[in-house]
Amino acid sequence: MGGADERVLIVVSVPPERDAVWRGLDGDGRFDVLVGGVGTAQAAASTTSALAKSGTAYSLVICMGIAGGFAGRAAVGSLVVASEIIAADLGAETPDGFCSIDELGFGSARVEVDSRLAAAVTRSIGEAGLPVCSGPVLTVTTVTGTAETAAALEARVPGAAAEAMEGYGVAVAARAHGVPVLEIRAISNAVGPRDRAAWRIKEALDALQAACSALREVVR
Ligand SMILES: O=C(O)c1cccc(C(=O)CC[C@H]2O[C@@H](n3cnc4c(=O)[nH]cnc43)[C@H](O)[C@@H]2O)c1
Repeated sequence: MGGADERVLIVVSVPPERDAVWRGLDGDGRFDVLVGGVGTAQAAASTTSALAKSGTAYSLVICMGIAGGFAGRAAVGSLVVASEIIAADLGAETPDGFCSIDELGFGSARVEVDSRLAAAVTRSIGEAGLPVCSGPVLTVTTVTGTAETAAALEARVPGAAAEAMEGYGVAVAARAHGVPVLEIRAISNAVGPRDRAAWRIKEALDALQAACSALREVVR
């Protein structure tokens, strides 16, 4: 990141995420924070419309929010910086298993992140003393609710660190505008059997806030 008039667009899903991000940014005027809605379609439409607004030149788009963490990869309260953003259920079910849109020949379910910036953000979050890892972040249409689905997703995307519902939409919109993208997630729950009472949303929002302070050190 460089020039003085460059701006960063952060897209979250819901107002509590926006509030946590704002607290972490501490009034830093280089960032705009957009509540883009839940799910890929809402997120893509909101991001596209923000990027298309004349007069705002964004040099980076970041999808942020809470997420589910895969066991052994990302614990509740920790942070994940996406190494890749993958629409994990975008494809076809066949008698031989899941077939991605890549295999079907309809484009790609994967969007690359700005890997240099992702590494710098991961380092900065780690240096701030926060638990963080880097790995593929899956975008799903349905929150995983069984151990079987969690295992299927891990088999489909080895090393998957987290799942959420917006990253791919935000990333496709950013790519269409030629703007680099990152996804940063704070883990509120484990991916697996549904137990909404076990979601640690406050802990995740606190982690999200802390990650934003670290982010300010990188985006200069
Ligand atoms: O109830 C609240 O206070 C509250 C505060 C902040 C966020 C929420 C949400 O429910 C946001 C929905 C959002 O969460 C992501 N998410 C979180 N865990 C998972 C998961 O295991 N699988 C998929 N998505 C997950 C997702 O991106 C949704 O947009 C509530």
